Amino acid sequence: MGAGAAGLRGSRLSAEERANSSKSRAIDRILSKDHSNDMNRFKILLLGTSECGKSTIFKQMRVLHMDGFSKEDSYEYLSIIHANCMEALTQLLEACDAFHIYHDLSVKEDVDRFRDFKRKLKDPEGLVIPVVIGRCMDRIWQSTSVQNCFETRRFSFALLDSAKYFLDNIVRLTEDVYVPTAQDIVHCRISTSGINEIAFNYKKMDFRMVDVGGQRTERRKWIHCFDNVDMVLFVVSISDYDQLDPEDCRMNRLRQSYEIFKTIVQSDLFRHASIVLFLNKYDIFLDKLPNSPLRRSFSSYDGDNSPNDCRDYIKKQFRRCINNRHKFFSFETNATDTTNLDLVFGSAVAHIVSENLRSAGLQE
Ligand SMILES: Nc1nc2c(ncn2[C@@H]2O[C@H](COP(=O)(O)OP(=O)(O)OP(=O)(O)O)[C@@H](O)[C@H]2O)c(=O)[nH]1
Ligand SMILES: [Mg+2]
Repeated sequence: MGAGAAGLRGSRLSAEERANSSKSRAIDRILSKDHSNDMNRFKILLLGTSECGKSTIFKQMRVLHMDGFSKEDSYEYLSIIHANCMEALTQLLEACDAFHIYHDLSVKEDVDRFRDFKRKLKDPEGLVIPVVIGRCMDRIWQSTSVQNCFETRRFSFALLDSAKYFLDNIVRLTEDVYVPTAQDIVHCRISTSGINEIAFNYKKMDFRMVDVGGQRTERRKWIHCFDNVDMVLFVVSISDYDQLDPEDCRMNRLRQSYEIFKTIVQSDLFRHASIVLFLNKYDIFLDKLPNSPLRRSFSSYDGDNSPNDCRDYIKKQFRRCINNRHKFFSFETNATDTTNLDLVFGSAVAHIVSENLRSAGLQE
């Protein structure tokens, strides 16, 4: 009986009434969030493939909207930062060997000393680089051979994104009294396993942000975070356009991101959520393009190699999968730049709030 009556009522609704009824459902959804304790927060879910920059954004939110990192928390990052420094220099030295870039005799001595230190390391987990090795690493990094390798070959081999940042600062980072700064922490790389969550207040709104791991094994856990998501913040490393997926070397890394994005945004689970796309590592993308034209990796691209045209082409592919374009916003970002993230996050939130009010009929 109920179903029949509803069906009859439904058939008599005018277009305006239907629109009002959908407005009222939208308002109900907004209000119902206010009634349950844990849900009166705007939930943002960070998604994207490995190394695209999700945790960097997550850490920036702590810097911008929470108290940053306590001294104890900062110390937790010391070994990871030192491990990043070791890895970056090792990658550069291996590249020098591979590209037959030879070192001066004095640099060679430092390289031997660095390699010897690395070989004798007993506990890479609790790694602390001694001051003398820090100075030795600095001399190697400043050498003509390594600088030459970095300047001319850095996009031809796997190198940590923050290699330059860490090696430029290696003397400070290996001082006895060193405590990692917020910027050091933002630049450091450790892959996420499991699910991390923070809560903060911004512009009088309560936010919950959830960070997950992007590696293949971690993606299986994403489903546990899919409830009540208000905004999917999908992060793509746009500088991946010429790289292969390390977990499936037949697949272009940007295409892999695109396939995951498509599955997420077309899922019924997110039909009410806003979708924000961050085209991240835009700084690396700009540096890389002249060395690696987009057309070389995407043969269907027939524009010129200007950054704007290349970016628009990539953006268009992602935008094509979106059904409700009113709730989709995209931005170019450099997640390691706190000022840039502050501006972009503020802008994304303003767009989303305004669109939610508009779709609830509370704003023109
Ligand atoms: N230059 C540059 N480096 C970036 C940018 N965003 C992130 N990075 C660096 O990229 C590395 C990887 O970033 P993460 O935030 O750990 O990546 P993730 O998406 O959390 O990776 P998983 O946890 O494995 O899923 C870190 O060293 C960051 O400092 C960016 O926009 N520009
Ligand atoms: Mg992470």
